[in-house]
Order: sequence, then structure tokens, then C-alpha cells
Amino acid sequence: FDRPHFMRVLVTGGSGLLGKAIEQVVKQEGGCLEGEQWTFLSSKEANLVVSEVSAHPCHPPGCQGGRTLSSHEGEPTLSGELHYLTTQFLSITRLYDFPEWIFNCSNQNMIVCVCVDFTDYRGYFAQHGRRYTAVIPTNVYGPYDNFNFENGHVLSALMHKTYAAKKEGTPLQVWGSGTPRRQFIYSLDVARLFLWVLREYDEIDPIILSVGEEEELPIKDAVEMIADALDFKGQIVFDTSKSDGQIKKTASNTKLRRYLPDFTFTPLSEGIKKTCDWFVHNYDIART
Ligand SMILES: C[C@H]1O[C@H](OP(=O)(O)OP(=O)(O)OC[C@H]2O[C@@H](n3cnc4c(=O)[nH]c(N)nc43)[C@H](O)[C@@H]2O)[C@@H](O)[C@@H](O)C1=O
Repeated sequence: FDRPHFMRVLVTGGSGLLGKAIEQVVKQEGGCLEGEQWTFLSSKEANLVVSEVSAHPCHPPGCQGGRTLSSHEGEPTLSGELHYLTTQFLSITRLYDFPEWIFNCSNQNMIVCVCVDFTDYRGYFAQHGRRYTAVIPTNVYGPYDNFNFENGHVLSALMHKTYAAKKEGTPLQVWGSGTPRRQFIYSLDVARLFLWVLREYDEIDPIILSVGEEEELPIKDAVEMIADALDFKGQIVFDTSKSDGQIKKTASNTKLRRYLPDFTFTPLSEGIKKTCDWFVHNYDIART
């Protein structure tokens, strides 16, 4: 696959967790190379679900939220909407002759909950020579996430709950037993890997973007890191009337490591501290 010398990159979902992280890496970490032109569009500017919008599109997920959002609105959002916008995007990329497309599969839940038909992507390469692929991150967290109590991702919801519990002098309520294990990846790390996929990764097969299996840790350990980061000294209550969800969702990063043996992931405690600091300083604009 020969990448053109001049690359115009369109990032949809540009104001979300991953879109903002990609923007930071491109604009502040020297991620923009000579001959590249990046455009970031929010879902308001380019709503792939309802409009005829809409280079090289990178497509972070259309809906971001935790398990409650998925279970309450899961059918329409993760199946209907995703299928619709994927199909829509494939027609647009064909119409405007995009040579390359990276679809962000939200997270590894796609493997266990939702099926994206990668056969289509292989077909696109075979038939049209276009490299459309997907990345599959594990549980992503970071600035600009959804921090809503009810439907935020686990770490972001818990950061907000800890912040509120500290302010109000109440116990921190954690859903479930705290024993389920997860692999968390910092959004800026996903963004750096996204750029690598855009420029270097030539396979059509999707790639899992994850820390190692040995980094999978119980929710209660992450809760302690959040409490430390926000200097919360109050009581932590595990509400076992709430579901634990899957006990673990271990994903292998062997393939990623084969390509990038030296990539350094942001340690979880550091990423949590940075995200908590961002949340506290940007409380007014954070999605709560
Ligand atoms: C399907 C869905 O799945 C994911 O959503 P997630 O909720 O972030 O994470 P999870 O399902 O992997 O686990 C959450 C764990 O953590 C506990 N837990 C404690 N306290 C809170 C809490 O306050 N909020 C949440 N959400 N979970 C909590 C909860 O009981 C469970 O054991 C995202 O990847 C997402 O992208 C996605 O699509």
C-alpha cells in the first residue's frame, strides 16, 4: 500500500475523548508531519448519523459512555447507529475516493458485544485498493471523556463521584464488588498509536491497542488511585446491589508489541492523576 506524499486527514468525532487526544498529539506534540493537513470535526459539525456529510478519515466512536448507556440505549446506539454510520461512511469514502480509513471500534466490547463486519474492509482493499481498517482499544480514559454519574465510563464516572463525595463530605459509592478486572489505556496513548496506524500499519486486519495482560487490574485498585489523585480521605462503599458486569475482558497486545516492542504506555496512576487534574480545572466545560 503506497501512501500519498500529501495527506489530508479528516477526524470525525473531533470533540470527544479520542478526537481531542488526537488533536493534542497532532498540534502540541509535533504529530503533524510536513505535507499533512488535519481537519477535526465535532459531531455537531459532521453528524454522521443524520447528515450527508461527511483524504484519510480517522473515525473515533460515535457514542461514548459506560455500561449503563450501553445497556439502556445499547440497541439503537451500538448496533443501529454504528451500523448506519459505518455503512454511511463507507459510501462517503467510496464517493470521495478516500484511500485510507481507520475506524475506532470504541473498545474491546466490540469483540464481545457488537460485530463489525471486517470482511467488508478486506473486500474494499481487494476491489478498490483502499486500506480501510479498525483499531480496537480496551477501556479508554482521559480528558474530554463523559464524566456523567450514570452513563460515564467507569474511571471518569468515579472521578466525578469522588470529586462530589469530597466536596459534600459523603461516602464514595462504587458500583459492584470492585473485583472485576480491566485493562485501561490513556487516551493520549491511543492517539499516539492511532498516528502510527495511520502512517505505518499496512494490514487490513484490525489491531488491538492495549496495555499488556499483566496490567489488567481490579476496579478497586483504580478507585484507590482516583482517591489518591483527588486526595479523597472519606469512606469508600462497594454497592454490590449494582452489577459487576464481566469479571474480566482480557485482551492481548502481542500483535501490537510485535510491531512496537518499545512503546511506553502512560502508567495508570499517572494517567488518572492527569485526568483528575484536567477534570478539576475544566469542571465547567466537562461533560457531566
Ligand atoms: C459496554 C461499555 O463498557 C465499558 O463501559 P464501562 O462502564 O466504562 O466499563 P466496564 O463495563 O468495562 O466495567 C465497569 C466496571 O466498573 C464498575 N463500576 C464501579 N463504579 C462504576 C461507575 O460509577 N460507573 C461505571 N460505568 N462502572 C462502575 C462496574 O460495576 C464494572 O464492574 C466501556 O468500555 C464502554 O465504552 C462501553 O461501551
